[in-house]
Amino acid sequence: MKIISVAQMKAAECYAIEHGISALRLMENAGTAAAGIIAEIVLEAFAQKTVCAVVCGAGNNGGDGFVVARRLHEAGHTVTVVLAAGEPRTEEAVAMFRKLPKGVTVLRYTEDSAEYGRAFTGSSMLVDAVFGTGFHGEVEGACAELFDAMNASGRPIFALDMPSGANADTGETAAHAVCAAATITFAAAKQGQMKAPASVHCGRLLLAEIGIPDEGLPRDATELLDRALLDRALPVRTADSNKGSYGHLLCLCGSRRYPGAAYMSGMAAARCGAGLVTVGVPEVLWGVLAARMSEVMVLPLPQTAAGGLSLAALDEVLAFAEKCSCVLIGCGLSPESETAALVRELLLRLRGTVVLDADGINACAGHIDVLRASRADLVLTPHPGEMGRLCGKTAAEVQADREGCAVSFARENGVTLVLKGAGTLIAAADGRLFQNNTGNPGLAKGGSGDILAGMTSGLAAQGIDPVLAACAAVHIHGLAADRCAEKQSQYAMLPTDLFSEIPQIFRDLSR
Ligand SMILES: NC(=O)C1=CN([C@@H]2O[C@H](COP(=O)(O)OP(=O)(O)OC[C@H]3O[C@@H](n4cnc5c(N)ncnc54)[C@H](O)[C@@H]3O)[C@@H](O)[C@H]2O)[C@H](O)CC1
Ligand SMILES: [K+]
Repeated sequence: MKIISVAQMKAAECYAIEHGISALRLMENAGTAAAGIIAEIVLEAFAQKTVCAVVCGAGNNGGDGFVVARRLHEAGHTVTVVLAAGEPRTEEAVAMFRKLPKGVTVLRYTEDSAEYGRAFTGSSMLVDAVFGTGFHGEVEGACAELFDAMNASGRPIFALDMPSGANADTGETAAHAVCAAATITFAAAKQGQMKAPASVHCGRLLLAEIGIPDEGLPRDATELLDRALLDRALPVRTADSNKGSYGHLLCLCGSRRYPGAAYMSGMAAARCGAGLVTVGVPEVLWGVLAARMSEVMVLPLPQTAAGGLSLAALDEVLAFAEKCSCVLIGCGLSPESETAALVRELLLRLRGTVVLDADGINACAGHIDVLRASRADLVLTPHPGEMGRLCGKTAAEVQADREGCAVSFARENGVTLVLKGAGTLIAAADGRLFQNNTGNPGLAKGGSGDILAGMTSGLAAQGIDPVLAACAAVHIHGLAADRCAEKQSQYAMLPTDLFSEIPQIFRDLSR
């Protein structure tokens, strides 16, 4: 799904209306789609009809809420509407309010909080339809009290379009802002939903199409990684396929100081379906890794005195790479100048897809000409510090303009650039920009990057377009991390714990 601003959303609404889809129809579509999503989740969770309270504002978000209330009532649920900000004000909201069935109870906010408090605690779930994209500033008075009661009710809250009290452009949240279990956003994700704290208040972000034509949305908008993109990226494994159908990845990773990087990147690639994976490592690591990995093959290579890959490995690597569909360079390589020289020489000589991570990226700092001269299809996966070293900025400067740094670097150097961090960005050389909203601070540990690089390479080795391979890897990496955080906490989870979550994610994708 695309990520757009409030102004772009308004323009899209105008486009739809100019093309014969009325604002009332858009509201009907929004409320009906949202009710369908809620009913599906609720039935799965409660396996029965439920009681729900729909808290409505006076604007069009409230109008959506009236449609949701009607649709849930028609589906057999017991529905109460709470008017949080007095009578509906907009033409569409008034129209939808008048269409509320008699069976829907309407509570007008009064000083008597006991009445609507009972509506909340007597419900299985709540719908937040007070403020959407029209919110700005602070939450005061009745809304502050209502939102506090909603948040304190312990009931799951489904927010329509935005959690009320969160700014749809900036991602700022006012005090008392609603904390939703899920946010059903209309037509496209909103920029504010990608930024903390609003991204946290949103909970799970779900998209509801409301009938706005694609051409009504900005063509060059950033795309949010989602299930639909994974379905696009991941090939179905046909019955007559064999391991040769899924490529051969060579991982040039690891050094005496960092043997685990070779293990983590190699195993991550294998877990993502690559047909064959070989880790090319300094020969000192051969025994350690051969003992630790069965599926992943180990190619011992000439090493430096310090236990890193030596320039003497160049010809052997080039020969081996001839039969590979992707080469990953960098995880745990160590910053030795001889190893860095080997990396640059390989970038000038290799063809096909090459994923560059960690010390592979650092080897290019001050040698951007090598990236530009390379005839490989390059995917770089820097964290902000490595990105800063690449483009002569501090990590703080990179963080201050993540999109600008990623898009300009990818375009100027003709590479795919994965800028890691909260809301990882994937910038393609042709200007496309993707953003991820899975993952959590539990990933802030050594090894997480090795696994992401291995996943990216493992998917690219299967012939998946490198941009889509990077998008899929980033999204799945984050989904696995979210499962680990749920089970083991962000403190205790380890990067290698992701290996036990990745299979379930692929199973859910029924690949
Ligand atoms: N754009 C579309 O294609 C569609 C949008 N729909 C829904 O409409 C809302 C946006 O509706 P809008 O009337 O512009 O504003 P809200 O309903 O979000 O807010 C209501 C009202 O609240 C006032 N307000 C703003 N800030 C505050 C504050 N801090 N305190 C008190 N009151 C505040 C302001 O006057 C707003 O007008 C969008 O999110 C969708 O849910 C359509 O229904 C579907 C198509
Ligand atoms: K809302």
